[in-house]
Amino acid sequence: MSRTVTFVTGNAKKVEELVAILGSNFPRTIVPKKVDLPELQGEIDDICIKKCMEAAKQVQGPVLIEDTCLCFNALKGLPGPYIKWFLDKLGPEGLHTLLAGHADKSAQAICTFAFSEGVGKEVKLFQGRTDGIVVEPRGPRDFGWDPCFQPTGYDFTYAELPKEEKNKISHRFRALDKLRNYFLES
Ligand SMILES: O=c1nc[nH]c2c1ncn2[C@H]1C[C@H](O)[C@@H](COP(=O)(O)OP(=O)(O)OP(=O)(O)O)O1
Ligand SMILES: [Mg+2]
Repeated sequence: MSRTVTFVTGNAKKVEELVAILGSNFPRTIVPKKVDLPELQGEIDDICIKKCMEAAKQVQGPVLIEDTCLCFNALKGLPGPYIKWFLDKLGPEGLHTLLAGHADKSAQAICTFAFSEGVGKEVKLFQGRTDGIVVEPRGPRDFGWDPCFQPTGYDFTYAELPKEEKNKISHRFRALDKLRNYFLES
């Protein structure tokens, strides 16, 4: 079994956070590989399983992928896995405006990692969720919808929080914590 796991993603910010969160406390060496995998449609778990199988095909070895959703409760979970296109077209302001007609601003950030030892091998999922509200954007613009997501219990948006604070409570941290426990136990 290869000790190396390739983290396939087109998003350098995801790599930055994974490295900051896992540190050296992980039994396998994770090597990032920049590939833009297809943006699939459907339910989160199915998207992640298919995305992981596609990554395994490209890498021909152990792979890790993740897919991140931002789900607005007033919109029955949308944009969900389609958040990338909504963010690209509307920006963080537009995401906030989407909820203008709704009193309920609550949202859930969901990160799902998928791991497989390779083509034809089982795909394992590790999901983390963080609740919050969608607000008028505040803070630096260097990562996606961070400026308009304010986690529950905080007066700061993800973007305003120091990175190490975000990385203690984020959807990505919670998913990676499960992934790490799985690898440390198996
Ligand atoms: O913690 C986050 N804070 C703010 N924004 C975030 C976060 N995590 C992902 N994002 C953005 C990136 C993309 O606009 C969308 C997810 O789409 P998603 O397909 O998972 O990401 P991606 O296409 O950039 O990278 P990948 O190549 O791994 O699929 O939300
Ligand atoms: Mg993507």
